[in-house]
Amino acid sequence: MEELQDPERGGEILTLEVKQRKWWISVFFCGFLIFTGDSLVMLLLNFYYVQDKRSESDQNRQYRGTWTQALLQNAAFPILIPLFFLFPSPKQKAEPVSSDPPPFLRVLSLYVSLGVLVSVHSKLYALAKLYVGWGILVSTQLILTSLFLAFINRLKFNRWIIVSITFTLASDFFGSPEFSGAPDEDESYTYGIKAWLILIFPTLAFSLSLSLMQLGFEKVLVKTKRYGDKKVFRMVLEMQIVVSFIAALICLVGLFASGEFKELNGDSVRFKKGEGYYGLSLVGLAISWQVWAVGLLGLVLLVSGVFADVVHMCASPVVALLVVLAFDFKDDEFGWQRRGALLGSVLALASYSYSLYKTKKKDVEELNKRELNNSEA
Ligand SMILES: Nc1nc2[nH]cnc2c(=O)[nH]1
Repeated sequence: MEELQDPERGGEILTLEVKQRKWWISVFFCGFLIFTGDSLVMLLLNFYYVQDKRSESDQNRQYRGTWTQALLQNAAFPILIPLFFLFPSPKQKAEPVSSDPPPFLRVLSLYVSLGVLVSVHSKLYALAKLYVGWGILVSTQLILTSLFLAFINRLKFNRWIIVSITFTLASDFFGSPEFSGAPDEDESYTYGIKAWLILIFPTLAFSLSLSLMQLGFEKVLVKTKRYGDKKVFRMVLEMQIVVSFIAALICLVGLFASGEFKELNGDSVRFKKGEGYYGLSLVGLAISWQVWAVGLLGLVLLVSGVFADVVHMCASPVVALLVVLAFDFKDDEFGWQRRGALLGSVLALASYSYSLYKTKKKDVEELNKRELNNSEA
């Protein structure tokens, strides 16, 4: 009641509440981008591998094409450039803090390290997905992300976040979608030491990149004060454009150095629906990856790398359902395990959201208390 008697105090609380409402809308929007990107990528990948007649090829060829996939994951960054200029840029603070090394070098080394990490996880992700063990190992990615965020970013975990992580792990394990690119099983390929390294490295690189992105937003980009001293959405677009550019360059070098570029012509000719659809599926994949990445980076900026990974992994049962509806794969159905996984995803997201709700509510209560103390003093 009291805040109504003091218009200035009521105004501050109102401003905080409006800010928080905008924040929730942004979080929902980024989550939606991740779900959309994850779904489109998996639908188009399945389409690509079915049309590519992989299962009719010899085993060696079934494991090829991964530089192309890695390049696609990063190549469509130019579509974000107009958006970058559309987003408002808050005023630069007059005098950037003097730091050693200079801000430009720090930003550059951040983007180069992220570009390298992203190219590594894109290439190895494309390869690891072809191995039988990936379905088992991908869940551990969230554990690694949590460890990196806890030790490097000092993220605090409460019981709701831990419950959310547990549900996410179960949901991803039981709800993963069918992937038509998986080659015919060959134990020498799938269970050797090389296979395990191929499975472990992309999860390590992906988790580490989430941690480094969060660190980059908080400790590098905000501190350069190019966008005032706040976290703004323009940072997401800037980071995504520059990091994707560097990662795409590395993947392009990989594509040529490995000789894989020579296979592109054969791939397009072999495509069952013809070269037009081949081109369209590649363009669609490249754009879908950018949609996914903007959502992911957005959640890293707004909440944390762990939340971004939780949302990404919670999309699995939804993607599995869409794949069941869109394709007629043998033995692929939305049975009780996947229904349970879908429920697990809902509970995981609800649990993390409740933790965020409590934090935001505490911020309002603290402001209320502070203002009350000030007015009594
Ligand atoms: N390692 C890894 N790379 C990815 N690229 C896109 N999604 C993923 C993922 O879940 N793990």
